[in-house]
Amino acid sequence: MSEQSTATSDADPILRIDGIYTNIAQYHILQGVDLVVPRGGVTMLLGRNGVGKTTTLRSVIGHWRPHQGRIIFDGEDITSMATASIARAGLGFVPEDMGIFADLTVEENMVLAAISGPINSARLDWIFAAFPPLKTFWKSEAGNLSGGQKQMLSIARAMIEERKLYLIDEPTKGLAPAIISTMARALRDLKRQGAAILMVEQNFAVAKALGDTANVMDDGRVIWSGKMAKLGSDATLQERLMGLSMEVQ
Ligand SMILES: Nc1ncnc2c1ncn2[C@@H]1O[C@H](COP(=O)(O)OP(=O)(O)OP(=O)(O)O)[C@@H](O)[C@H]1O
Repeated sequence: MSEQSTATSDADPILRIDGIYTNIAQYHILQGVDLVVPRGGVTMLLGRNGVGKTTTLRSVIGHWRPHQGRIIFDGEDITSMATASIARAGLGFVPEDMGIFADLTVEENMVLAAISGPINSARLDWIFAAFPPLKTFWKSEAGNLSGGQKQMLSIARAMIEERKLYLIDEPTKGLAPAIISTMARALRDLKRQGAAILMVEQNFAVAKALGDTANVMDDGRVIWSGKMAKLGSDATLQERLMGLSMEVQ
């Protein structure tokens, strides 16, 4: 049952997902996902493992095709658009598997990510300030970076050009607390610049610290939308919506 609050109602959202159904092989993974991402701020996509969060992001970016429903990005219907065109329309994506090129240097990874032209040096300076190891290892092969440094590169690739919306899938997964703090600082910085972010996050402390609005999925659909602060402060609601797998802190 849906418990829509007014927190996510937005007359002109950057992203609106209307009732999408996505199958993977014979499996009905998304079963009517409705989701609104306001312009600016961090929208969290939460829920137990396997409920369809990654599939939702991958449906938006065109990796999976919904067979029903619509995805409207910045006023344009992108439901059937090619992934490259969606990216050019202003959507950055940080996949769960990071999507970096291990055989290429950090520099080459960044150059390839800048799809509209040469890298903007002021933006690169900002990225180096947020993620200093990327400057240190600029000429090194990405495959030789540590797990945390690879995640920094993955996020930096999405941030290298200004996007209207960033989709970020579990950026803190498997990272040490110090690296998680670095990630959180960089994402907070991005948010302060006015970016809109839709983020899947299993670390509830990070979700609480960064999220403005929250959407909780279960069984292929969004079952609750509202203020992250409300969800973060209501342990009974967390338990009911997400059980114990969120490692509620
Ligand atoms: N390529 C695939 N082939 C078959 N089934 C898949 C594939 N990708 C995802 N699934 C299934 O779809 C369901 C939803 O997966 P999805 O990754 O979207 O969930 P999630 O909410 O992001 O969970 P997690 O936190 O574990 O990544 C799961 O049951 C998963 O096993």
